[in-house]
Amino acid sequence: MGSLVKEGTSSSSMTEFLEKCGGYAVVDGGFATELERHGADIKDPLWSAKCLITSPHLVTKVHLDYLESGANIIITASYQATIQGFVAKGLSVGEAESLLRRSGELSCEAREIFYNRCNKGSWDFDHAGKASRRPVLVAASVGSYGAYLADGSEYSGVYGDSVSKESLKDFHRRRVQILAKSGADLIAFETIPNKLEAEAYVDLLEEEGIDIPAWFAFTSKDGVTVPSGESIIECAEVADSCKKVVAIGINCTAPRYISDLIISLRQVTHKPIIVYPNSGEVYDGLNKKWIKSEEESEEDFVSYVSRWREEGASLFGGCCRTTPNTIKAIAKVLSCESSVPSKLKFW
Ligand code: MET
Ligand SMILES: [Zn+2]
Repeated sequence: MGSLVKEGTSSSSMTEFLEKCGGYAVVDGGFATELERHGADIKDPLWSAKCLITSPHLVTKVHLDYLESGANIIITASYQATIQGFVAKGLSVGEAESLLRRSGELSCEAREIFYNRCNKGSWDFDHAGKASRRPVLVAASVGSYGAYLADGSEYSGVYGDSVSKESLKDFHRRRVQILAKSGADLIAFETIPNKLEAEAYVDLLEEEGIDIPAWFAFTSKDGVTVPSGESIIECAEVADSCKKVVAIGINCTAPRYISDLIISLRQVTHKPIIVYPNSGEVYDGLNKKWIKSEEESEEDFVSYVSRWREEGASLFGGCCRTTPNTIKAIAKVLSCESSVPSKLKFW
């Protein structure tokens, strides 16, 4: 059921998908942190991508858990999977490329398993009781250059003067080309911490003839700017300028900042808006630990969803430290809401 239009993509392909889903879509939740909850040791420069080598069965399990929880979009295990990172571990370039491909295949296989189970959860019922198979897309994750550095710089956005747009393009090029052919329906550029990296991605999408669409998800620590200090508005303008970008939004950001960010995004784009915040805990990159926030709990997170929808977002999920329970709760809030007319469903 991979069905986003290829070649000459415009945001209408995402709009059509959203229509099929009933006006909004549920994205999965934290992936790496969920692997960890199942016992995987990912304190490693490859982070979740380590499981592509050591425990692919766990990757499949987490995908299935999110599908069973109501997700319409599952994101691959490739966030920190890079050719450079695998080669640093002693793998050959060929092996690294196979692992990237494998991340897409594992997600597609999980979708097939989910459909073949033919259980109640894989069917949606409309108001007249008519059943249809739940639409599910696979999004191939591309984490930022800062994520590859594994020093927390995806949360600082500062790469230093030696990193240029061209060097970022060179860093991501082959990986993006491979992921685009891995069976995934679209590419998820995630946790983008600065404008330069967004510009590099736009160039790659346009110059390399990437034939699946993409979403751009930025991160923020204050509800106004991305970590580099550039405004979310100027970053979103970069994403909006690219035809192949079918949704723009925010991930791995504290829930309390999301409303303001949606309002800013709406000023510069009519494309669908995607939000998948983290649990509100803060990552200590040095000690590779999440620090609990006094201010936010899972209940708060879910209670925000209706507001985000009213403000104009139409794809909702979770990032680090959210779980299948969070996604179940999001799916429930949205399905209850869609049984009463809302003034704004999607753009
Ligand atoms: C640091 S953000 C990580 C995003 C990735 N999709 C994950 O959930 O693991
Ligand atoms: Zn995250």
